[in-house]
Amino acid sequence: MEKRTGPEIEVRSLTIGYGNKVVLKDLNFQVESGEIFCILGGSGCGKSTLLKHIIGLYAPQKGDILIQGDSIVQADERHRREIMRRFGVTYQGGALFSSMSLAENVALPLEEYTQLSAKEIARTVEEKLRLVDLAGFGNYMPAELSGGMAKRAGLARALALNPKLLFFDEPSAGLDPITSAELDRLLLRLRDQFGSTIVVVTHELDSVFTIADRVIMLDKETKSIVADGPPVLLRDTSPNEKVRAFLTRDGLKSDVPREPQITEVS
Ligand SMILES: Nc1ncnc2c1ncn2[C@@H]1O[C@H](COP(=O)(O)OP(=O)(O)OP(=O)(O)O)[C@@H](O)[C@H]1O
Repeated sequence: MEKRTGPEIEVRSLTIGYGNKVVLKDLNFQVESGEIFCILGGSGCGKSTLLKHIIGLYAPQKGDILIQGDSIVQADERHRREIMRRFGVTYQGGALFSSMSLAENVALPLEEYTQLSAKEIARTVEEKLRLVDLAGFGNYMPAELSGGMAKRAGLARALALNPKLLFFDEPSAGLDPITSAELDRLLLRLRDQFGSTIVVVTHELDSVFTIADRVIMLDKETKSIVADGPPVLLRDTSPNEKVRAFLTRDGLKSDVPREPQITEVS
């Protein structure tokens, strides 16, 4: 494949919302290849809304989003699907199909999008399950998994087509600190071993300071990005008091509700 330079994601003058309601306006940022990029901000500021637009689920009110140089906004339906196939998405709770085994869940994108034989699919499924430390669990049903295992299984499915770009919605939500730290290590391994670019929406500051190369912080009041940079640098030197407060425990207590425990898999 020809080598491409330039950012993995480029967001240009982006305004998004629902109907006439504007949630975020005139956003501009880039995600560089091989970085872990976290989207932060208080409850209801639009983190999930932004993620859903970047992955092509919603059309923006204004502006453009380029994925590996191609506009997912301007693309016709066929091209949009082709762009969507280049990345993996892991949702809260893993979002596994409950009537299918883990192996069947991970095999799904391979059956849908590739011409691989059943044997090759089985081999790939095994490889992906091993990658997320779930070797030997292929025959388990989602209901038999813990929250952390379900998220790792969701990640295995997102990795099935070997995407260079991964999106992760709230990886740590509902996980105990040890399980959450294991997931962080897994994301770092994906970045370091495979050069994956990973975009994470998260509330968990511990995780942010462990994994993020760069963050943006969204603000509900101004509907804009109030910080863009490495998290430690922003915490220590941002001229915006709100940003510094958010990136310390004080900000967390007042602004962000704790997520409820997720134990079931949908
Ligand atoms: N489908 C929808 N239709 C209309 N408004 C919506 C919809 N989804 C979200 N919103 C609104 O958009 C705003 C941003 O919501 P969003 O879920 O993106 O925020 P968030 O930062 O991800 O929040 P949280 O951290 O609580 O998950 C909120 O005011 C929310 O009520």
